Amino acid sequence: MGVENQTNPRQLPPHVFVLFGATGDLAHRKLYPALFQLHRKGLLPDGVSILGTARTEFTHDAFRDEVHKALQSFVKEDISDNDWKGFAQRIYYIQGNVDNVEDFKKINQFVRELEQKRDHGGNRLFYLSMAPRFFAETALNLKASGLSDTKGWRRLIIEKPFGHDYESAAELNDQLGTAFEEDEIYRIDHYLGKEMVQNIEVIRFANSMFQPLWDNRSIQSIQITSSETVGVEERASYYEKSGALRDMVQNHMLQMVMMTAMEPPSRLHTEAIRDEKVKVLRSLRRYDVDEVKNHVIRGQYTAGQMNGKSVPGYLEEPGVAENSTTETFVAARLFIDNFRWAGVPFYIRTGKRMPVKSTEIVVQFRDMPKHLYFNQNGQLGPNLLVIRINPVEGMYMQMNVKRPGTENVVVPIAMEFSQSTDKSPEAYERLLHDAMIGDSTFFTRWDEVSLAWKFVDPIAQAFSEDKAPLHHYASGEWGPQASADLVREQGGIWWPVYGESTPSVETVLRGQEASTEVKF
Ligand SMILES: NC(=O)C1=CN([C@@H]2O[C@H](COP(=O)(O)OP(=O)(O)OC[C@H]3O[C@@H](n4cnc5c(N)ncnc54)[C@H](OP(=O)(O)O)[C@@H]3O)[C@@H](O)[C@H]2O)C=CC1
Ligand SMILES: O=C1O[C@H](COP(=O)(O)O)[C@@H](O)[C@H](O)[C@H]1O
Repeated sequence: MGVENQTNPRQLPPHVFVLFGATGDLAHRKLYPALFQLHRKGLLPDGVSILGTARTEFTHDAFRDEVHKALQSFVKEDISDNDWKGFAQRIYYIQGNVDNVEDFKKINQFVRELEQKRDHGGNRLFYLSMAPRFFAETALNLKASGLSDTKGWRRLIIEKPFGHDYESAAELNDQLGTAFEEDEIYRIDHYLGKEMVQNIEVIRFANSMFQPLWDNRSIQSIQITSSETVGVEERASYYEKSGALRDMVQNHMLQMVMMTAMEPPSRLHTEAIRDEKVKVLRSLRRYDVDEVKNHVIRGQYTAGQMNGKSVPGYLEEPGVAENSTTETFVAARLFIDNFRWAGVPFYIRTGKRMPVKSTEIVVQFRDMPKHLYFNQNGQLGPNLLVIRINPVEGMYMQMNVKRPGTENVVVPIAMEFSQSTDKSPEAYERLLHDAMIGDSTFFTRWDEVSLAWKFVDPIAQAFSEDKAPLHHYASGEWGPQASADLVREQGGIWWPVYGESTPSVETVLRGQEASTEVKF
C-alpha cells in the first residue's frame, strides 16, 4: 500500500471484502491469489480490507500465515516481501458460524470498527465461498444482523451451483431476494472470466468479415468442447449429486453457447448484453424427457490409461456409490430455433478423464457449392474458425490454398493468432475486479440461470429415469462411441482440439501443413 498505489487512477473503489468460507479450498486456490494480484498491480486502494470468516478459530496473525501459505502454493510468480507485507495489512479474521445470527453481529461490530479506522466508503462486498446449502441462510442472516445495512453500496457474490434444478434455484433466488436486490447479486460462472470467452464478442462484433457469415446461410455447425484429464478427485460428495450435466452443461457450456449465438447488443451495456444472451436461451429447443436419448449422450469413465499411468474407473473413486449412474461425460446436439440459427446444430461435449485438457469452440463453415479443387486424398476440407480458450488462448482460421510447386493440389493452412496466457489475468481476478467496480456483465442474471435450468431439467429427469442409456468409456478416451455417432449422424466428426493427436483427421486436414501456419 505505497504512495504509488494511492495515485493509480485505475484503482478500485474502497470497501470491506467479507469472505465467508475463508478456510476453504476455493478461497486458498483461487480467491487469495486473485485478491493478491489485484493488490500487487496497485489496483486496491488503502481503503480495501479483507475480512475472512469460517468456523475454525484463528487469530488475525495465524490467518494471515494461512493466506501467505496459500499464496506461496498457488501464485505463479515469486511473492516479494514488500508485496506480502502490504497485502497482509489488509487481512483480518473473525470466527463465526453462519447458522448463528449472533456471529454475524460480531462480524458487523468488527467491520464497523474497521470502517472507523480507514475510509472504506461505507461499501461492503460479501463473497459466499461455501457449500450452497448455506447460501440462503447466510444472506438472510446478513440482513437480520444488520451486516448488510451499509452507508455505501453492498454486493453479494455467490458461488456455483445456483440450485440443483429450476425449483430449488427459484427458491434460493426468492430467499436471496428478501435480502438483496437483483442488481446487487453477482452469480459467478468462472468461464465468463476467461480471457477468450470474453473475446468471443470482440471477435464477432469487431470484425466486419464475420458479420455476414455468422448465420445458418454460411455456418454448417458449431462444436464446443470442454474436456478435462482429471477425474472426480476428492469431490465425490458434490459430484455424485451433480454429474457433468449440472456441473458443466447447465452453466459453463450454455454460457459459451450464448456468447457464440447471441445477437449483437445495441450497445456495450451490461443489461443490453445480458438481454441478448437470454434471448438465445429462449430460442434454445427444449427436449421432452422421451426425446433426450436422441440428442444427448451420457457417459461414465471406467479404468484406463492416462499418460501411460493406470487410473481407476469412476466407480472405484473414493466416495462414489457402488452402482452409481452419475455421468462424467455429456455430449449433446442443440438447436437454437431462431432466424439466424434455424437448422444449425450446436454440438457440445464435456467430460472428465479425457485425453487432454482443452476448451475450444469450432465454427465449421458450409461446404463449397461445387468442388473444383481437391487435396491429395481427393477431398476438400471445410473452412473452420477455431477459438481456443484453454490451455492456449487464441484463434485460427483454417483455409485451403494450393500446395507450392504442385499444379492444383490443395492443402489446408491455419492462419493462427495466439497470445501468452501469462499476460491474461486468471478468471477469478477479472471477476473480482468487475464485482468491485459494480460491472455485472460477466455474471449470470437470474433469467439466464432459470432458463438454463428449464432446459437441463428434462435431461436430468431422463438420466434419473434411465430414459437415456448410460454409456461407458475408458479413461483416456474421447467419451463413448455414441458421442462420435451423434455428430456422424449429420456427416460430421468432432474436430481435434489443441494437444490432441488423432492421425485420421489431422492428416487429412492439417497434416504436414501444420508447419505452413501463417502467423498474424
Ligand atoms: N473448490 C473449487 O475448486 C470450486 C468451488 N466452487 C464452489 O465454491 C464454494 C466453496 O467451495 P470449497 O471452497 O471447495 O468448499 P470447502 O468445503 O473447501 O470450504 C467450505 C468453507 O465453508 C466453511 N464453513 C462450512 N460450514 C460452515 C458454517 N456452518 N459456518 C461458517 N463457515 C462454514 C468452511 O470452514 P470451516 O470448516 O472452518 O467452518 C470452509 O471455509 C462451493 O459453492 C463450491 O461449489 C466452485 C468452483 C470450483
Ligand atoms: O466449475 C467447474 O469447472 C471445472 C473446470 O474448470 P476449468 O476452468 O479448469 O476448465 C471443473 O473441473 C469442475 O468440475 C467444475 O465444478
